[in-house]
Order: sequence, then structure tokens, then C-alpha cells
Amino acid sequence: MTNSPAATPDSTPLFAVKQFAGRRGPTPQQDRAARTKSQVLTAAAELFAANGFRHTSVKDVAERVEMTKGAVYFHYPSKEALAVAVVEHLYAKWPTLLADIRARGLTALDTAAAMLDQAALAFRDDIVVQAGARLQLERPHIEAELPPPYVDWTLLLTDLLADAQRDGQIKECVDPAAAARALVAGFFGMQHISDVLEHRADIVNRWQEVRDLLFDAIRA
Ligand SMILES: CCC[C@@H]1OCC(CO)=C1C(=O)O
Repeated sequence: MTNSPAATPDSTPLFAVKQFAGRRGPTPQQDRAARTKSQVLTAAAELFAANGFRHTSVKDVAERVEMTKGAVYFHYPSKEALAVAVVEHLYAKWPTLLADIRARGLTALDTAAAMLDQAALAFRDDIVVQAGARLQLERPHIEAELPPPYVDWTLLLTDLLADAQRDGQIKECVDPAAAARALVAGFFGMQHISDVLEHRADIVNRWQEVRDLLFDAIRA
């Protein structure tokens, strides 16, 4: 026990709490917990991407990060919760990407193309994106409410293509919503074929083929 002023229930000296209470950032303990949670999520993504949901156990995740199962359960109460978190982290990447691209001041049509170009790189390089895509395919085997796939991309591209049409960038005869659905379907199918045949090593070239064909078809 400390001899300093009255300690808090967990024996942390009150003044220490006061120091931390005034801090803007997290405490060292909170920092450590956040880092551990991130390590667990990354390990789960690596295993889900490589082996799929059914052939991954919480034990596998714990062993990968050299923690006990209990320590993993402290952060994620089930394997299903890990799957939901991975898919949520996948979708959380796109608003940040959109903000970065919008900061470039591109036209609406070029913003749509740049978003999908960057998404292709993310599917090639980001294990959370790769794991999220595989989990979405395995939805029927995951007893949890995963975020709906494809919807957000379709809404975003519909808005961007409507703006592009208003700006005279795409043909008047094009239905922005239909074109958005075609782009999402084209991208989804392209990245899946690239994954199956080449583990996404050729995704950039495959996406450029699809992109050039579809964007040329709608461009004014
Ligand atoms: C950008 C096209 C849609 C995208 O492609 C793979 C995948 C994974 O489920 C997607 C999604 O859920 O939005």
C-alpha cells in the first residue's frame, strides 16, 4: 500500500489519478490495452484471411499473439465479435480514404476513380481488408450481425456519378445508380478473381482493365 494521500480502491495514489484526471490523452494502462486490442485484431485478421472463419479459433488467435484465451476474451467476447470487429475496421477505412482524396480537389468523376484505385491497393496490401472481404463471403457461417456489404460503396459512387453528370462529365443517358452498381459489381468480381487466381498480386492491372472499360463507357 502506498503511504501517500488516500489511495483509490485499486491502490493508485489519488494524486496520480489527479495527474491523469487532468490529462487529455489516455493513461499508460489505457494505451497498453488499446495496443493489445489492436494486436489481437490484427492476428485475427491474419488468421481469418488465411484460413477463414470456421477454421480459426480463439485459441489460434491467442497463440498468435502469445496471450491466454482469457486475455483475448477480455477484449473480444467471442470469435464472432472478432469477425464483426474486422469487418467494421474494413469499412471504417473508406471514409478516411474519401476525406484524403476529397482534399485533392479532384472532379467528382476523378474522385470516384481515385477511390476505387486506392481500394484496389488496399485489397492488395491491407490484411484487414482482405480478411473482411473473406468474412463477408462467409456470412452464412457467422452467427453475428455483420455490416451489410457493397451498400456504402454503391451509395457513395451513385452520389459521385450524379455530381459528375450534373457537371457534364458523364453522358446524360447514364443512370448514376445503375452505373454505380456496375462499378461495384465489376470491382467486387475483379478483386475476387484476382484473389482466387493470383492472391491479388495482379489486382491493380485487373482493376485498370475494368476501370478503363466502365469509365470510358459512361464518360461524356
Ligand atoms: C468496392 C466494391 C465492393 C467491395 O468489394 C469487396 C467487398 C467485400 O465485401 C466490398 C464491399 O463489401 O463493399
